Amino acid sequence: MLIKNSFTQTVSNYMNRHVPKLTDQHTILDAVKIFRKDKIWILPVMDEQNLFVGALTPSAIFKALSENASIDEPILPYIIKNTITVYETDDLTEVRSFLLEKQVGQAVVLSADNRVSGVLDTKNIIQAYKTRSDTYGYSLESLFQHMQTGILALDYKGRILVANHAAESMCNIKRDYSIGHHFSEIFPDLIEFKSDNPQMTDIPLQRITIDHKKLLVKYKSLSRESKYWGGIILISDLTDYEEIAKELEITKRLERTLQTVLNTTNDAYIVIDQTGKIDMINEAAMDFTKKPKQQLLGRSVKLAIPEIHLEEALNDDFQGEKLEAMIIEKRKCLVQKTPIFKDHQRVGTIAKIIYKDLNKWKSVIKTLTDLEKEVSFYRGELSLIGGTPFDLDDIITQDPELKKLKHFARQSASGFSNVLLLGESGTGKELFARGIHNASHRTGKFIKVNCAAIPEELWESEFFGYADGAFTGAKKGGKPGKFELAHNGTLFLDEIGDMPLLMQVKLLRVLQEKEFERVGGNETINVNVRIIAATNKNLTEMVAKNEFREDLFYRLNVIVLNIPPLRERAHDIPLLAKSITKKLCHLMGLGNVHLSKTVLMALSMYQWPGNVRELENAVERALNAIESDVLEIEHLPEYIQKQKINQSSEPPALKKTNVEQVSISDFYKLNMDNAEKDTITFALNQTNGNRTAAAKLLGISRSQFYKKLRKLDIL
Ligand SMILES: Nc1ncnc2c1ncn2[C@@H]1O[C@H](COP(=O)(O)OP(=O)(O)OP(=O)(O)O)[C@@H](O)[C@H]1O
Repeated sequence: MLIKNSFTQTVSNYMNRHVPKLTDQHTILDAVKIFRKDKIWILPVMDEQNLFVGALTPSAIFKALSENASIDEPILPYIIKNTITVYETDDLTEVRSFLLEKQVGQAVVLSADNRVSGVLDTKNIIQAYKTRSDTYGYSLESLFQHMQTGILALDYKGRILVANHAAESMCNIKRDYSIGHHFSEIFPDLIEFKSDNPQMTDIPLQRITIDHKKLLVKYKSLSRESKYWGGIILISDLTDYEEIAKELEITKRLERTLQTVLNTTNDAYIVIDQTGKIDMINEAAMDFTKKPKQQLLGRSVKLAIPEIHLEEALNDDFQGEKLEAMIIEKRKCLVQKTPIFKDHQRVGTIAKIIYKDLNKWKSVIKTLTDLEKEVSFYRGELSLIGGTPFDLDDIITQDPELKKLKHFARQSASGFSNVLLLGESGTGKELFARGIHNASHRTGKFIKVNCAAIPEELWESEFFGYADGAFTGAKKGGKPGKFELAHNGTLFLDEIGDMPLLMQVKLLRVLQEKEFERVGGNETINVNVRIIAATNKNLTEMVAKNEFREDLFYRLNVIVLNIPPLRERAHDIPLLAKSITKKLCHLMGLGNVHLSKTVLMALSMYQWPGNVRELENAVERALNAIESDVLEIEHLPEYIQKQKINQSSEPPALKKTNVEQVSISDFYKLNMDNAEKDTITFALNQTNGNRTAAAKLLGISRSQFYKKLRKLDIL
């Protein structure tokens, strides 16, 4: 259809337009001259307005001359009036049929207004057909050459007439070599072609191998008007398909194995794709949701199991790997969501739902919590024995806010007022407490009590001590409590927000009366103790909810130091990191270890939910991994190396501009090139070497990024 339409031609494309103007006043001699000169076998005769009058043919002239007409006579009497005419716009194929039908070889061509446009003869039609057949031929040839199926055309003796590119490449043959050769030279396994006998019948699909290529070959015999003249061989290359099939088979096998493994576990597993549709589930998941496979697989998890909120884990800011307690389908469970990545893109999420034997888990978690409490308690006890005195100067900072707090703490240290230290865990509350005590010049000891770590039954005896024989197993002579031990010194009540209400009442009484009795004793003991309390809880909120006594709160809330979290003073991070490294290296006997600029940058970027304590732990872990005297980014815990950085916001360390010695600005000011290099290396590390993503992370164009790589020689 396409080919046919593309060959639709009109008479105007092929007619002869160079026809001399002949009127009825021209002589027979004029006409003869034109016939001789222009080799035209029909001459249109027209009037003054070029309107068609009739035509003159050589046979009309012969007829006139044979009737003794003079050659100087006008042609008028010999003009043929009923000449065959066609129009310029007529379809050439139809005109050809029309001329055949009329048994004439030429016609006068007229325009729509019956003026003479030219003549059309058999030569013109042949030319048109030749052009058409050339175009057909060219189209078929390129179609043939560009087909993916290999094709070899054979003559009736099985000799190759023509081969397309696909056949040449599949059979590894050269055109010059193959043409004229017998097909069996290329396909010796195709027995049918071995003889010189014509292969009159088709050969169905056969698999053969040539040069490790797996081919599918089929022979189609060709004949016209029941005369056999050859055939074509059609070849398909199966090598790639077989590879794909093999991979598919492996994938299927892996999927079966994975499914079997998943089905053997007690926990429910649900896997979703990036659109939130459930991709895979195990039997436990069906058991847990009480839904059959059909209601889960392929369905949106949001609709199938709405309570799990698994689709939220597809968001970029999802950190993952947290165990959450949930109630799904009215059943208590623990859910762990883990994102699945492919080429640094989130492509899905796995949810592991623990819902069987939850009591076992509960007891494990309780044991862990108890152990933690115990460790914390004994740590507190240890600090009593060998605690080093802390000076407020040991608090490292260049943050104006924290500097002010240090100054204020020093000023209030010598007073008697109680101090309340507020701040997230690990921000340095204890450091402040010890520093205040040290600066207070109080003669007594610094005694720490971790209120969250005291077992309930020990509260009273811990605080007030016990008298001789107070209870079975009591130490002979009794034991002093923390209040007695802190006499003339400082009692640091850490985690005060965890103190039970009953104990709060008792504490308040001592704070008011400054006296108490030991448990089981009746002697009144007077003490001079300064209380420093600390908490990471919101005491105001607790008071409002009656979880903390208001009167005690106001007693403690005299001097309040609100210590900012580390992420709000990120410019302290490099300073702290260097100091911690120095301290730990000394303890670990490591000599001098330097932190690379990339490490300082990564540490500065991190949010530090566990504050300085978390920083200490991260540096300690990293120092255990180093082999030289430089701590590099790969030594840092993975979650810091691969932290999720909000591309739109600047790094936390850059947020405050009013500090004189900002660490990140150190990088830039001290050595622009080095800082740039480190930043780029860091970005590349973040993106696992993906340069486009790294450029995006840095907020610069790809071309700028590549320019910098070249400039800084990072290739
Ligand atoms: N500004 C600082 N300079 C040096 N070391 C610090 C600083 N802040 C905290 N640290 C160190 O961080 C660790 C945690 O500090 P600290 O125990 O005082 O925090 P905290 O707020 O009392 O924590 P929690 O509330 O969990 O008891 C300690 O080892 C401490 O020495």
